[in-house]
Amino acid sequence: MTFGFLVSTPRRHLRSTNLSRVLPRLFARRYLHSESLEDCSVATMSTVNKTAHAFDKTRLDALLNRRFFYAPAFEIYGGVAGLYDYGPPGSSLQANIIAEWRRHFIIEESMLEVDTTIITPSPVFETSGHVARFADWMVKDTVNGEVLRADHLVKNVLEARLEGDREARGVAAAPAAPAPADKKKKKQAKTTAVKLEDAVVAEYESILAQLDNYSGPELGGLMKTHAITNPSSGNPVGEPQQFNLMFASSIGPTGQHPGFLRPETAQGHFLNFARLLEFNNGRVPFASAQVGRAFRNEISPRAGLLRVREFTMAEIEHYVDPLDKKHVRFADVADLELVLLDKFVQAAGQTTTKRMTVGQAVKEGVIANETLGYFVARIYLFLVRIGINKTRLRFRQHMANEMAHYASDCWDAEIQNSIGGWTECVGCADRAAYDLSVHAAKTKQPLVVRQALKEPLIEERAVAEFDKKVLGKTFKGDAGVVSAAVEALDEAGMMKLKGELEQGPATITADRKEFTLQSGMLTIERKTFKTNVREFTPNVIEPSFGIGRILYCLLEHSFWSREQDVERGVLSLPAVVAPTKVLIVPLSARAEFDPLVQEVSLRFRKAGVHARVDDSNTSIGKRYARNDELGTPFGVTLDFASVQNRTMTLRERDTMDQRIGSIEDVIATVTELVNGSIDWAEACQRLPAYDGVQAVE
Ligand SMILES: Nc1ncnc2c1ncn2[C@@H]1O[C@H](COP(=O)(O)OP(=O)(O)OP(=O)(O)O)[C@@H](O)[C@H]1O
Repeated sequence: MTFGFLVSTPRRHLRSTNLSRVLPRLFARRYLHSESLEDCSVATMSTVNKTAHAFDKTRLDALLNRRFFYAPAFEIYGGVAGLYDYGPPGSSLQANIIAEWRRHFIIEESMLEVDTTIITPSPVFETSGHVARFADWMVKDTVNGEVLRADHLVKNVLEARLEGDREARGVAAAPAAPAPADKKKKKQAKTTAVKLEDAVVAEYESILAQLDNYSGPELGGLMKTHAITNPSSGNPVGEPQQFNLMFASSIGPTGQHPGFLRPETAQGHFLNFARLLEFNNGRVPFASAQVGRAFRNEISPRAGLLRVREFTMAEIEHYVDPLDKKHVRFADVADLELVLLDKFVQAAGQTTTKRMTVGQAVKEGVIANETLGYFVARIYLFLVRIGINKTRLRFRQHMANEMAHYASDCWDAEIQNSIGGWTECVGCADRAAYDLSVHAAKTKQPLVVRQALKEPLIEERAVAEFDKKVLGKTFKGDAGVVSAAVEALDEAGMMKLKGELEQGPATITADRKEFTLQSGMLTIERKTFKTNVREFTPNVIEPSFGIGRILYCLLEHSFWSREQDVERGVLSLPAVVAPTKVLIVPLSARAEFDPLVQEVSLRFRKAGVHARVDDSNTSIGKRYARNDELGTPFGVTLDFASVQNRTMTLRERDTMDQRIGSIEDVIATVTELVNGSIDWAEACQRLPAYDGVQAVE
C-alpha cells in the first residue's frame, strides 16, 4: 500500500482541512497497515492508541460476504471445500489486477501472450513429471479417517504449541506471525498455555523454518518424535502417503484417452515454444505469458482463497540463452531494495531476513543471475503498485530439497496475512532447460534455438548415444528423463560417467530418483564438430502468480475501520485496481437532477472512468460509507448548486477530504487521479477545499 499522497500532502491542503478530524484517521490507517508501531513517529503515538483498531478478520469476512466479493461455490447445496465464486466487486477487482498484470508485464516487457487449453492429454503430464510427482503428503486419522496434509499438520500443531508457550510466558505473539483468526483453524490447532523448555522452543522454530525441506517419511518421523496427533479429534495419524493433486479426466467417448485438468498453465507455453520462437524471429531472449485457470485437488483446503481447488494463475516463461543470463533492463531495478530470506538462513533453522538491493544480491550470488533478479524486482514493483503493503512482503529462497533438481534457483514472493502467516503468492524459478528438453526428447521435436555464427565453431565434445530399445525396456516411462539427465551433463560429468561405465554399472540421479546405467545402454565418445550454427535449448525463468492469493492478501492489507464507525470497514484499494473508481451521488432524487446525473455519467464513461450512480433513498453519509466498503476511491456529489452553477464536490475515500470545482474540472481531475498521472496532493492544488459539510452529510 502506498501512502505517497498522504505523506506528501502539502501544508496548503492540510490547512484547508479539519485537522483534528483527519489526522487520527490517517494515523489509524498507517498503524493498521504497518508491521509494527515503530512505523509511527513518537509524536503521533498517543493519537494512534486512541484511534487504532486491531485488524479484525471477523469484520473483514463479514464485509466480504455482505458485499459479495466472493462466497463458497454451490453454497445452497452445502458448498464444496476449496471452491469459491466471485461476486461483482470481487470479479472486478480480479479483472483489474489481471489488467494491471498484463500492462506491467505483457505490454511493458513486450511478452508474447498465449491462451492454451485446460484439458491436457496424459502423455504431456507423464513427460513433464506431473503424473509421477505432482503430489503432496497426506496422513489419515487412524480412527475417524479424516485426511490432513502432513506438512500443514506439523506446522499447525507446532505453531499452536509455540503460541501456548508464549501465552504461558506472557509474551505477545510476534507481529510477523499473527495468531490464526478464523474459527476453523482455531479448531484445528487449539492453543493451550503450556510453557515449553527453551531447547524445545528452539527445536520447533528450527523445524518450522525448514518445513518445506522435509520428505514424507521425514514428516512422519517428526509426528512420532513430537507426538503429533489430529488436533480436532486427538487421535493418532498414520504414515504419510503421497496424493497426486491433478484432477483426472478422459478425452472423448471411449475413455481410452486419459487426460487431466492442468494444475498450472506452464506446459501450454512449452508445447508451443517452436511457434513462439518463430514468431519472435528465432531469437531469444523473449517471454510468453498466459492468464488462465488451474486446478489442484488440494488435500484439505481450509484457508479461504489462499488454498483452493480451482484458481486463476498468471504465468510467464522467459526463454534465455543458458550462457548469457544477463538482462538488458537490469540497471533499471538494480538499486531496488528488497527483504530477502535466503536458503542458508533457513537451513540453519532461522527466519532472519536481510535487506539488500537486487544489484547487490546478484553480485554476491545470493540471487543466481540477472534475469532472475530482474523478475524478482518486477514482481515486487507489481505487488506494491496494486496495493500490497511492502512491509508485509518478502522474498524467500527455496532450500535444496524444496527445489526441483533441475532448477538452479527459486524465490517465492511471500505476503504476510492473518490466515497463513507468510504465504507464497508468486513463485519465481530458474527452471534451466528441463521442460523443453523432456518434451523435445519425448516428441522428437527440436525445441531449440539455432543461432548463426560469424565464425565457424570447431569443437570436440563428449556425446552420448543411447540404445533406445534397451533404455525403454529398462526404464519404461522414465527413459526420457534418464536420457535428458545424461545429455544435461557437462563435459566433465560426461567423461566421469564414461569412466564409471567402463568399470561397471553407474548411477545417475534424475528427478530425485537414482537410475542404474549399464554400458550396453549407451556409449559416450568424444567427437569433433564443425558448425556455422550454434544450437541450444534455452533456459526458462518462470514467474508464476496465484491471482486469488494476491487478491485476498490485498483485501487484508487494505482493510481498516474509522474510529467513529468501527462496524463499517474501509477498503483502501488503489484506484488502479478498485472495482469502481467513482461514485456519483445526487443529493436529491428530484427529477431536475436527472439530466445532470446522466451528463456526468456519460462524461466519465467517455473518459474511460468506471463510475456508478448511487441514487438510493438514504443519506449521503451512508451512501459513501457503503462505497468505502467497496473500496471506491472517489465520490462526486451533485447538489442544488450543481444544478444552478455547474459545480460538483469531490470526496477522497481515505481522508474524507472534500474539494469543489466546475463539473468539467472535477471530471478532468478524477480522470487523471484514476490514470495515476496525478496524486491527491496535486488534485488539492487544482481544486479548492469544500467546507460545506452540512450540505452533504
Ligand atoms: N491451491 C492453491 N490455491 C490458490 N493458489 C494457489 C494454489 N496452489 C498454488 N497457488 C498459487 O500459484 C502460484 C504458483 O504455484 P506453485 O506451484 O509454485 O505453488 P506451490 O508451491 O505448489 O504452492 P503451495 O506450496 O502453497 O501449495 C503460487 O505462488 C500460488 O500463488
